[in-house]
Amino acid sequence: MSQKHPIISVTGSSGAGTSTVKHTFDQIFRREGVNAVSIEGDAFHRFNRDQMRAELKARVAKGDHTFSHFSYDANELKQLEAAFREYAETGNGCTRTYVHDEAEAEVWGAKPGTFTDWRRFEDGSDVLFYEGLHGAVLTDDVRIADYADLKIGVVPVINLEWIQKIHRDKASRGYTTEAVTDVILRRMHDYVHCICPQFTNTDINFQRVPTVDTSNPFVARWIPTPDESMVVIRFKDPRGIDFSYLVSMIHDSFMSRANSIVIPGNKLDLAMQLILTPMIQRLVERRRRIL
Ligand SMILES: Nc1ncnc2c1ncn2[C@@H]1O[C@H](COP(=O)(O)OP(=O)(O)OP(=O)(O)O)[C@@H](O)[C@H]1O
Ligand SMILES: O=C(CO)[C@H](O)[C@H](O)COP(=O)(O)O
Repeated sequence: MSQKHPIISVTGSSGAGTSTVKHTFDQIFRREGVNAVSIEGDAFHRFNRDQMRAELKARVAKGDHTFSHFSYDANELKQLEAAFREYAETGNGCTRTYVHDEAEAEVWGAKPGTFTDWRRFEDGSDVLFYEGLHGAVLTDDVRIADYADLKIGVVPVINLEWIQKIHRDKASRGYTTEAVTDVILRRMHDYVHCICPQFTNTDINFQRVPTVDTSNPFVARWIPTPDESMVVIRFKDPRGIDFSYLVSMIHDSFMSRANSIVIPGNKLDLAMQLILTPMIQRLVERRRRIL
C-alpha cells in the first residue's frame, strides 16, 4: 500500500477479459486526467515460448502434468512483487513485454513468443496499473496483494471464460480448438490452486454470467454478448458503497446479497465507471495532497 504511489491491480485468468476491462480504466484515467503507467502480467512469465515448451516436456517426463502459465513457479513473481514494492516506494520500476503474435511483433520489434528487453517506467505517473494472472497473489513467500491499493477480480463463470479464451486464441493467436482445450486442461490444477484463491484477496470482483446455454463451451459458435449476460459485482468490504445510488443509476440492476449487486451485461462499462471513478479519484487526491 502506498499513499504516494498507488497501485491498481486487475487480476483474471487467461481469457477472462482483463484486457477488455483495461479499456474502461483507460477511459477513466483519460477523463480524470490521471497519468497511469501500465504493466502486463505476461511480462513476468519465467520462460519464453520455446523455453516453456522445453520446460513442459521436461516436467511431463518427470511425471508433473500440472505445470502451466498459471503456476507460481512459471512466473517471476518475486520480480513482480519487487516491481510493485519499488513503485510503491519510489514511483518507478521495471517491466518488459511478452510478444504474443505478429501484430505485437511489429509494434515491439521482437519475435512472437519472446520478450522485449526490460525497461524503466516513465517518470511522473500518478498510479501503476497491472493487468494479468497474478495481481492478487498472497503466499508465505510472495505478498503481491499487500502492495496493491485497489484490487479488481475479473472472473466470468468458467464455461464463459473458456468460450472467451477459445475464441480469442483462435481468432487472434492462431491456435486450434484442440490446442486451446489442451491448454485449459493442463492449467486446471493451478486454476484451482493459484488463480481462484486470489479472488478472496480482491476488493471487487466482476463475474459475468451468461443467460444463454453454454453447456458445451467447446462448440460455442460465438461469445455470449453483453445483452446475453448479467454481471455479479461483489464488494469485499461493502462499507461506504452507496448501493442505492448504484441500483438507481443502473437500470434493471438489483442487490442479491448485502455486498453484491447484479447488473445487465450491457451496463458493465457504466457500472465500472460509476464504481471505480470515485475510488481512483480518492487514490489520486490522497497522493496529490501528500505531494
Ligand atoms: N464483457 C465482455 N463481453 C463480451 N465479450 C467479452 C467481454 N470481456 C471479454 N470479452 C471477450 O473475451 C475475449 C477475451 O478477453 P480479453 O482478451 O480481454 O481477455 P484477457 O483476460 O486479457 O486474456 P489474456 O490475459 O489471456 O490476454 C475477447 O475476445 C473479448 O472480446
Ligand atoms: O494469455 C496467456 C497468459 O495470460 C498466454 O497463454 C501466455 O502469455 C503465453 O502464451 P503463448 O503460449 O501463446 O505464448
